[in-house]
Amino acid sequence: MEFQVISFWLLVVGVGSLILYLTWLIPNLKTSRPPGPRNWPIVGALFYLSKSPHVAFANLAKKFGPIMYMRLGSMPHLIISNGEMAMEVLKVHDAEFASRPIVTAGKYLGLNWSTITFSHYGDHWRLLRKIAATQLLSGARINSFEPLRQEDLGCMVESIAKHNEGGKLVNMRQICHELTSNNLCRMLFGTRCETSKEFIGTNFDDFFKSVEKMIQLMSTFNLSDLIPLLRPFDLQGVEKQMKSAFDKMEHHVASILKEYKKGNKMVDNSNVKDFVEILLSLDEKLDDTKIKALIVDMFGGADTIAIGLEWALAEVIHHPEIMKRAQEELDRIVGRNRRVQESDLPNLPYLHAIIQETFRLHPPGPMTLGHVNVKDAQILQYQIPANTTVLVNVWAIGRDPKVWNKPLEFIPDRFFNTNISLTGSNYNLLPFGSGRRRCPGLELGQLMMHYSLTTLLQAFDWSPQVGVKPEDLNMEEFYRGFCEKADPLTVVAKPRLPLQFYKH
Ligand code: HEM
Repeated sequence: MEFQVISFWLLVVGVGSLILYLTWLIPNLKTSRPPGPRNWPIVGALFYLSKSPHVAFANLAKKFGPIMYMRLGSMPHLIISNGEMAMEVLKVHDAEFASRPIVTAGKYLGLNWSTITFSHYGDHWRLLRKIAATQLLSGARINSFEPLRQEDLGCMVESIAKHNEGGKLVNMRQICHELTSNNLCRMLFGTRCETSKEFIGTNFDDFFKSVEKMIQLMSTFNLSDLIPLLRPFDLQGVEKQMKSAFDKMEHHVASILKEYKKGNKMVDNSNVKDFVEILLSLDEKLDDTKIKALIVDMFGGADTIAIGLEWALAEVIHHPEIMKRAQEELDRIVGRNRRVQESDLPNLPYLHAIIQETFRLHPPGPMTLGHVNVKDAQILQYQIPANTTVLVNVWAIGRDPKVWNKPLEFIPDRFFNTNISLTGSNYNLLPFGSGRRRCPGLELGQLMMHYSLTTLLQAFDWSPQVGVKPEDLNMEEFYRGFCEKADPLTVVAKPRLPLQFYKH
């Protein structure tokens, strides 16, 4: 009898323990962290990163899968490497992950976290995004700048033709940067960078260099942001460089605003209203901080477009058969007796496919900017603690062999006559991101790339410098915040239109 009682209680304790264990285990299994590499004390998984973090993350994802959790320094990170998981973060959990991490760049390039790019998800961000979308980057506004784009492209064609007359190679990296900087400068301040000095005594070259430097620094993995204990030491000197670039940039923006307020608009022949005029004339009065923040946000796009354009042209030169087909399309639709115009672009689908394929293989920003959740979140079965920085590896997603046939080859035909778009609705192609934090300059960026490449291919036959075969053109990339072509595209351009098209 006594034995039976003891057995009964042993059974109760045993079953009870099992139930307790299972009730603890199952939720913990269900809500565990995503897989990832080993996190070492203090440095976390920093050891696994290389000079090209997007490549290192893509390699780690082969082992740990498309959603990885790791600490970089002491900061929790979630790395997303396929379209399905990108949809989870950027669509299903978009609002939860719509904030930005607090990083040193936010203080400087983000003007104390007041630009759209760096501000936290909230009313300030909403207001600036709304102004950008409705006042600065709306379809109607972008169209109003068409004559300026046409003129700038005319100047570019003339300058390339002059190189050719002198038998010189053309440095297309420099030309692309000049084109996009001048163009954005005109939209913002109504004048090309190089002609503006005499109007306001500000040196735009210097201004652009400081913005470019800031953007480059912004994408550096800054140890002080990842291991806050190191912040006072600024071991890489990132903060020092940011501060110096910020001081220059702030000085220029402040002097431009001062002149505008005195009524000294930077005179241009056009009567198109520029961004600063628009911002100063809004019913909803904006303080100087907001105006400066929007100016900086709008400038940020110049670099990305120039990098994308250089890649697109490099790929076309690397594949002469693609150049031939694009030029045949142009000759058929536009002919050689007039210059291509923006209204022609919808009738040039092969050229559009080249742009899409360029963005798939060479997204200028290989990863989205960091997204952060302010509260704990759950993605599928995984528990993600508050303040985790999410990076979506756009570069790896565009090369996913499960989605893209021959992913490393440049094949515009995969987009020809399809309705795949770059707007962020297809999670396997995200060069502009997706969801609330998607790039607001998407339409302008695409348009400038499409129009510029089309103009370049209509006006010139392109080839590598003498002695280099097209197939031997160096197509390696180099990461410096953006994914650039490793060496500047230096090439030969031979005019293919009647002479009058090269005089602007
Ligand atoms: C080829 C051209 C461009 C590419 C590839 C590009 C790409 C991107 C990407 C990947 C993001 C981050 C999205 C995210 O964090 O999820 C972004 C954000 C942003 N882009 Fe662009 N961009 C381009 C052109 C432009 C232009 C022309 C402008 C402005 C005139 C611009 C303004 C911005 C701003 C303000 C943000 C921050 C959005 C926010 O945080 O809410 N971009 N861009």
